[in-house]
Amino acid sequence: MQKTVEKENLNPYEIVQKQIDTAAALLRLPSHAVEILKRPKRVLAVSFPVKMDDGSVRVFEGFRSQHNDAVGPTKGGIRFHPDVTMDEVKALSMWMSFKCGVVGLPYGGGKGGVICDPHELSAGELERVSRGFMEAIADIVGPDTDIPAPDVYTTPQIMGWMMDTYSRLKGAYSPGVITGKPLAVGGSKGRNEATARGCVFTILEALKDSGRKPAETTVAIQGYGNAGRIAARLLTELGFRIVAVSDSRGGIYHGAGLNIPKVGQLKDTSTILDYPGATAISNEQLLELEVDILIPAALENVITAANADRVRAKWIAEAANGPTTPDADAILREKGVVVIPDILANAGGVTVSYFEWVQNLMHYYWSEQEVNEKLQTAMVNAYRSVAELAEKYKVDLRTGAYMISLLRIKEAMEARGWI
Ligand SMILES: NC(=O)C1=CN([C@@H]2O[C@H](COP(=O)(O)OP(=O)(O)OC[C@H]3O[C@@H](n4cnc5c(N)ncnc54)[C@H](OP(=O)(O)O)[C@@H]3O)[C@@H](O)[C@H]2O)C=CC1
Ligand SMILES: O=C(O)CCC(=O)C(=O)O
Repeated sequence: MQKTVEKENLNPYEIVQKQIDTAAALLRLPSHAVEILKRPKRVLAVSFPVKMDDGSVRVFEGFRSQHNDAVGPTKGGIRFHPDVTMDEVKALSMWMSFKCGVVGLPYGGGKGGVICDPHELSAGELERVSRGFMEAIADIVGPDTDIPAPDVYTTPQIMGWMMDTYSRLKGAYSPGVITGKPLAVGGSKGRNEATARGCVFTILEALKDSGRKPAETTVAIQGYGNAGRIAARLLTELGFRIVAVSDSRGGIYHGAGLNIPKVGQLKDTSTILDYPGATAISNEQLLELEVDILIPAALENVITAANADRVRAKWIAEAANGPTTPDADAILREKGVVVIPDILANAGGVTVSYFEWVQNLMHYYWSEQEVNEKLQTAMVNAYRSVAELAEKYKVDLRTGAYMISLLRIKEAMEARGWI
């Protein structure tokens, strides 16, 4: 008789609820606290018209989810992508709460998304979509309520337009409403590199435990945007050997190590696939390469029950949000693969966003060195607290990270008299 294999649930909202249940059970959290944390406090669905260059009008749809504001205002990026769904945005907002909790930032989680493909929009259309979305959500965001930032396919320029739209609507210059802005309008030095830099700090901490040196270590990176591309640069500067990278069009592999400045030049002028002498690989193949460190830095659900047993990396540093499913986590744990979870590995971005917001509120700006030092302290402390708790409870780093966060949010909810 043929064995029926249950199909894995890839809905990110249900995945994050499962992750909460796992950590909450270990902590014996009261069920009413868990029930609050398993759903966002508020989700706004919007549609807004945008005049296209050809004179037509297109209606765009988007979402903003605010998960939990017990600790402080909600915070998290805005994604422009054709596959955005409300459940994805809800999940991303929940991961933001737990990410802020891991680092101890005074924020809850938020996230936004617009269903669109920015590659198909002209610069003018992109600006009108950005301004249209900010106008649609302006009533629920603000420097003291919910502070957006960049995420997939959104940029500092888009943050600048959104800040301008919000400031015009409110009749007051409000740089603190959004982070990841250009430096000229209150952006923070170091924010652009922060997600990758934070991820690198967690990798260095993880390797420290192993005694392994960068020069002996190979890396494959999926996604070559803000997180992936800058991680490749920073790791190269530290002496790591980047043997494979990819973007939405596919990947390249070169066992002797890729010349990362050359890859960057190709990315800017043609495609990374033109790299001379490299073997073309698919995004699926990249995940299964025999490397020391795998960095998923693109989208969710790339390491699942279907391929986790073929992953050969020793460490996975999740620069992306939600790249690994719970079933894959179990398989990786069994194989002894160390997963530095998204809510820890990519927390550098929101950490420097927090620094940007603080600088905006103070009207006083820090040097890049100050920002990077504060980021290093925050990331190293976060990694060590998570590793310590994980060791104490004999759980993986993801569960340890959730436990730290759940406790912090629960404590805030108690202090406010919600539970
Ligand atoms: N930006 C930030 O501050 C933070 C980002 N993150 C997370 O990091 C991840 C990447 O975000 P970010 O770097 O900002 O986004 P970017 O838009 O800067 O880059 C996304 C990259 O992913 C690639 N990509 C898109 N689809 C696929 C695919 N199906 N397979 C492989 N690669 C693909 C894109 O390819 P192409 O270049 O061809 O379009 C691009 O190189 C996301 O999960 C995001 O949520 C987490 C914390 C903070
Ligand atoms: O910088 C921020 O506020 C949030 C970045 C983000 O969206 C994320 O960490 O996933």
